[in-house]
Amino acid sequence: MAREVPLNKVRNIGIMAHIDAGKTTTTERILYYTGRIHKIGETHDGGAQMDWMEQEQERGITITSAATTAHWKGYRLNIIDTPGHVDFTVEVERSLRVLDGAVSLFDAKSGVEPQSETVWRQADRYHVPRIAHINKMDVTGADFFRSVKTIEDKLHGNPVPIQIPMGAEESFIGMIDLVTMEAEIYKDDMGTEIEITEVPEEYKAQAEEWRENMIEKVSEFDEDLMMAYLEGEEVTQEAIKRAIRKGTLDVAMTPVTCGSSYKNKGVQLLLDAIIDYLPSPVDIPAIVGVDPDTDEEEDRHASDDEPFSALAFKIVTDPYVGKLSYFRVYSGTLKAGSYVYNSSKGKRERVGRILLMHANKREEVEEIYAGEIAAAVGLKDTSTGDTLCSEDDLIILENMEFPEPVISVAIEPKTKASQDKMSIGLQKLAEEDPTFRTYTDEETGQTIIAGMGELHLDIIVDRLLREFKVEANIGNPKVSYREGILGSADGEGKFVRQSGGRGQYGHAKIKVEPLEAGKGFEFENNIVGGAIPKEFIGPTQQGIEEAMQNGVLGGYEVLDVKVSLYDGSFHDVDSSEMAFKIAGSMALRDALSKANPVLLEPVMKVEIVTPEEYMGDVIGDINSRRGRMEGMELVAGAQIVTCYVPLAEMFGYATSLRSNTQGRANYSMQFDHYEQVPKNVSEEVLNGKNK
Ligand SMILES: Nc1nc2c(ncn2[C@@H]2O[C@H](COP(=O)(O)OP(=O)(O)OP(=O)(O)O)[C@@H](O)[C@H]2O)c(=O)[nH]1
Repeated sequence: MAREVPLNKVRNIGIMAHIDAGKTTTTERILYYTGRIHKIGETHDGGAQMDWMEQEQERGITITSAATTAHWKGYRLNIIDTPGHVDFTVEVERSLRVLDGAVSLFDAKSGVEPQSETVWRQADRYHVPRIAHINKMDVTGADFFRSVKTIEDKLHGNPVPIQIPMGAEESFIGMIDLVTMEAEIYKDDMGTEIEITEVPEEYKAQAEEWRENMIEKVSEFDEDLMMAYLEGEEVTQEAIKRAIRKGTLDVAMTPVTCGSSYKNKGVQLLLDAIIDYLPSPVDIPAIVGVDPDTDEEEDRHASDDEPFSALAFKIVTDPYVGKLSYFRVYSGTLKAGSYVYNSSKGKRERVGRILLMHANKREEVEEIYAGEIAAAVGLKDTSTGDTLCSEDDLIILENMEFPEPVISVAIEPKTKASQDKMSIGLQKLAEEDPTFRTYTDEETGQTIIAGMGELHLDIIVDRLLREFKVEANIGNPKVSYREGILGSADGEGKFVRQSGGRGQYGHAKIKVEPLEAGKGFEFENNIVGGAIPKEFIGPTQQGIEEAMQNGVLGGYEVLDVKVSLYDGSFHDVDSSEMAFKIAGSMALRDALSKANPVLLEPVMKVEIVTPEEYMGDVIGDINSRRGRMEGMELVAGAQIVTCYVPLAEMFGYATSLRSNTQGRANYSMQFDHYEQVPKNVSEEVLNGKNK
């Protein structure tokens, strides 16, 4: 079977937006106009197609990055849904990894809001070409030009309007395409009928001015256009489009469009802009990886003729087909029913069926090609972030990084009988979501779930009920503490049992040293002259690593420590792997307790937006929560306060902020780093735990 759509006519795009900018509505309209769904469902009555998980509909927020395939004018669009809530930044990051371009949605009333900056900056970091779409042109207070200005001022972007609106608020009737100089006028409020006309007289001067602005700005990206413009010659539409495309792909400018998705206005022109200006897989740089056999760097280009390589970016448990693995093909092709190699896990896997997920149906395909996004059924061992490749030509693509969970809570099923069902459900959810963990607390025997924030865990508990039919109670959320050391120290572990028969003998001496924050764990074997025989080094290291999970202060995982094994002894008959494992873990505990161990806590980066008059109270509150100010910025009459606050002090913050500011401020937070807990607080935490 040959490929249906040429590679240069594929667009893998995401729609990125701050909550409530209209992402769901816009996505839905796109699916409607691309002919894949036939009835327009409104998000506010819960009928939207992309929000297919029930609790998303109830909460009205979009969490999953399900990919949906649609077609427009002979092009294939794969739309990767990206969430707007900060608790899910990892979801945003993982979708940014696999998409080639994005539509950034803004609310015409407010333009750039503090929280939309996070998403924009992430896209900058990944060098993602974007179109900015100013939505909600019909709402009271909508102002296109002010919104464009906020992209310039707050995001330091280079927005270039390629359309201007006609009217605003309730008199918003359509837009003028500055490239073609045609007006799209909607004849009725709900945009069912369009008329394409010349630019109406009253907009002529304004349209000319903005067309001039556009040509001046984009001529920088195309020499011929620049010449024609400077010489005062006629500039062609093709030349303008070519220049906009070049500037957009270089991430040197952002074309700006507008509309009202809710009123069905501007969506078709947005779709045109997506195919005209956003990249196809061949426009993006080759993806880099390493050959696991040689450790040498290799790259793969978007071509059906290169060896197969793909990245699994989302695992979903589907009630009908079981485990679905969404993947992006970077190079080569893959047939349903064939084998692939999961190079991240070192396992061979059989791909059962390959599905293209449309908004309202699944299409089974025999083969999938370079540059495409699809879902596979049948991959057993593949998890999020894994590379899939040809068995004959191995590669591991740059892996995604996932933050450690910072908050945990004990969970128990309402009925004892559902304990097993709960465990299975949690296990499946953890497989889908690399930032979610579940484990058993060794001291209390309780099941613990850990994640990125309270909302994240709430959603897990909801899904447990809906998808696995397990009702569960949860305790109070707890901070995930860690332990570290401030100094270096030596430690010794000797495990000897010699009383009749065959005994046990293991003996290890180690040194521990603190590592820079974020470095994790390093192990060095410095044994010379066989003080510990080779075959017992591995078990000793294993014992040390296991003991790292269980610090000496409160049993928390130990971070950022380097361990060197330098001496020990053995017994010809009695030494065993088991004995060395125990000796290793005894040595680690001994060394840690002498190395000035400290408790570490997660510290969040918090951004608060408040009217100026409440600044004093807001800052006072942050100070009382052991917060540290980073900066303040006055933007459009509001203060944006950036600070670092320990997560432990952030419980109940929403309520406190509301009462301090009469509900006029809002905030967002994100995990930033682990930091040493002050002595007095540390004692409280440890006493609390040991009670
Ligand atoms: N007046 C008007 N309302 C709109 C427009 N687009 C979306 N809305 C409304 O704004 C609200 C939020 O829209 P959604 O599409 O759910 O926004 P979202 O960005 O997906 O929101 P989250 O999923 O919560 O991040 C809904 O009530 C929509 O009906 C628009 O162009 N004009």
